[in-house]
Amino acid sequence: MEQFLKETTDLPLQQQIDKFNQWLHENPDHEYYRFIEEWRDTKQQIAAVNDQHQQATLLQHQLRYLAERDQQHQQHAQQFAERDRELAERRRELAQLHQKLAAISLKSLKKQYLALTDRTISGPHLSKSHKHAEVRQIDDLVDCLHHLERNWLDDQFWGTPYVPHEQFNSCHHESEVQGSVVYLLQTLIVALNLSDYIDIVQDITLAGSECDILLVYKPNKLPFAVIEVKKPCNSRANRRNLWHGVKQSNARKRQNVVAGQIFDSMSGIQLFGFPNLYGMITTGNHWRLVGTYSGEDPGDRDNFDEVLLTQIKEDTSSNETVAGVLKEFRETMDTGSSGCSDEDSPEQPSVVVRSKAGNRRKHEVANRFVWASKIVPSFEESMNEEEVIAQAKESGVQIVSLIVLFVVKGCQVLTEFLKNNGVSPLFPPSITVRPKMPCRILETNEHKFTFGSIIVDSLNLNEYKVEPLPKKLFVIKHLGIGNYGSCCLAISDKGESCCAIKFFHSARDRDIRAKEECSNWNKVYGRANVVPKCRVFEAAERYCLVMPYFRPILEVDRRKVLENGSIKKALEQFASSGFIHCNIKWCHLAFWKEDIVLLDLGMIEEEEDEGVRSIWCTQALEKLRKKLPLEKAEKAPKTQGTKRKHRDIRRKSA
Ligand SMILES: Nc1ncnc2c1ncn2[C@@H]1O[C@H](COP(=O)(O)OP(=O)(O)OP(=O)(O)O)[C@@H](O)[C@H]1O
Repeated sequence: MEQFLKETTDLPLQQQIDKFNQWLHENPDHEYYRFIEEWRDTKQQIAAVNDQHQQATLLQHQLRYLAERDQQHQQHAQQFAERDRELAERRRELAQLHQKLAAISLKSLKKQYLALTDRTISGPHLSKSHKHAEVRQIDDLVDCLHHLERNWLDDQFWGTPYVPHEQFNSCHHESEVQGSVVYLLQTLIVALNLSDYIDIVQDITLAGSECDILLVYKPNKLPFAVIEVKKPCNSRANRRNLWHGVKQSNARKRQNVVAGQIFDSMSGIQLFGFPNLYGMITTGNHWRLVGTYSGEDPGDRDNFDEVLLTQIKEDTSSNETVAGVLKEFRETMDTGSSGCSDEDSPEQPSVVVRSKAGNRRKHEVANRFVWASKIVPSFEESMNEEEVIAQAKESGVQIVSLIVLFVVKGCQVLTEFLKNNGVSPLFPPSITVRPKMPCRILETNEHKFTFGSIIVDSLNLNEYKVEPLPKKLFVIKHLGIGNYGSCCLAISDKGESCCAIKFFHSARDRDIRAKEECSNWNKVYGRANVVPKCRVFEAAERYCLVMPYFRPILEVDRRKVLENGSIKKALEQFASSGFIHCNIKWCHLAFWKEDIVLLDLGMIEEEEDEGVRSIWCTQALEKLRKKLPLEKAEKAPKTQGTKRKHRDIRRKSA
């Protein structure tokens, strides 16, 4: 346009007009197009003016105006070009940053998994203190990993920071493998957003079995899944011995002591009351998911394989199902059993103590069996070291998926366990006392919690001796979970005295809650000596509440105790202390010896007015009456589900 102006300024007006029209005609797509309307207006104005001089001035004016706009546009265009350059530069930087982040996130494992190289001539240590366990491989199990990866492991998951340490890639000792396994496991727990609920503990002896890695429920350190770590093998023979068992000269079958070892670890954890458990065996390069089989009858195992496979396939079939499992887990952990309404809050089992001392041998010999997935990455004995390592390097996605499956299934086991208060329909509602019980050892002023085993002859559930407070308490069973805490059964050395320990969920105010509830107990029951004194116990960075073990009232007995006046007596006894209980429900009533007492004194209120306390008694009775199980005649026709539920209840109460 500048050029055009220069060329046309000195021409006669009509020529200037013609030239400009021609220029417009030749440049139909030019950005001035939108000024053409303006130009038309100007033309009309020019036409309307008779004086040729004025016409020329108007035209010049308009052309100059357009030239200025043109200049402005050119400047803008330059600025835009500059910005484009800057943006391209930023994009380049961003891409580089993404690349760097990918290199220090789980994404790096997609490209290359950090395979471990055994730098020594020694093979893995196969413990002689464990006996053989049979392994039953469920072939199709690893197929589920594709679903898991496709449906669940999204970009956010893979973006979790993970710096593959070169130091982890050599391994002179089993502990180095363990370091790398724990590191990966920790990252995956963070990636799954579970670090608030799960802790990893290492090298713990449970019921005489040394557990390399345990997943434990954070608030009360209840173990719920286990990993057995072995050094990678540096020869074919070693690999065969590790995964398939050692062949002794005089034996017909190979003796799989590694399977035996994880079986023993899982059996140890099971004694806390789990019906079934998941575990893993790994060398860091090879991984295998394993689990226990709760059936007694080997004939049922085929059926069991099918059921397990279908269940795992269902659980991993879609994003929603996996998300559902973890959501339920988080909710159970966050709010205790608050997901359950009062009606379906899990029934507490009566605790029957059984000693298996007599048939211990039978248990050890007959049922030493684990089911197992295929080894990941796929494992062929014929492979040499280089091939094994090369294959491991390419299997990051598969390995990560298998560990995720292990964690997710572990969470599911724990959710079920806590929701059922540790009572499985498959197991009788009892504590099985074995000569050697796994336990968590609570010690005054301990800095680190420990597991151990304890020799128990029998349990005296009504014996409660906490004056003076024992230095050590041995937690042997989970009793129940609520909104604020989870309760466990603990025993003194040898089990001659028992107590219930409430571990409060919230790290923020657990000390205050423990002290407050303890003081409530002593205020309500202390004066009349109804219940022995409760105490606060300080162990491993936290306070917990120590109280007598109260025997739960079974659902089948509830009507009886309501009608024979025992509940009324308990409520009146409570009210006579000058307090009322603000959270009345059946699971908050239990036996202390022959009397019924109210438990969970986290929410009580002082009430001076006797009349108000008496109204509270009446209302509490009414509330409990409404929650009584329906009598036979009142029952609605049963669905399949309720039939099963009632059968379970009958079995529990039998
Ligand atoms: N002293 C005890 N003896 C035996 N079992 C107990 C004892 N205290 C608590 N329990 C069991 O543990 C469960 C959880 O304890 P508790 O009700 O005190 O927790 P909470 O978090 O305060 O519960 P809520 O959500 O009902 O307020 C109880 O429902 C009961 O089954």
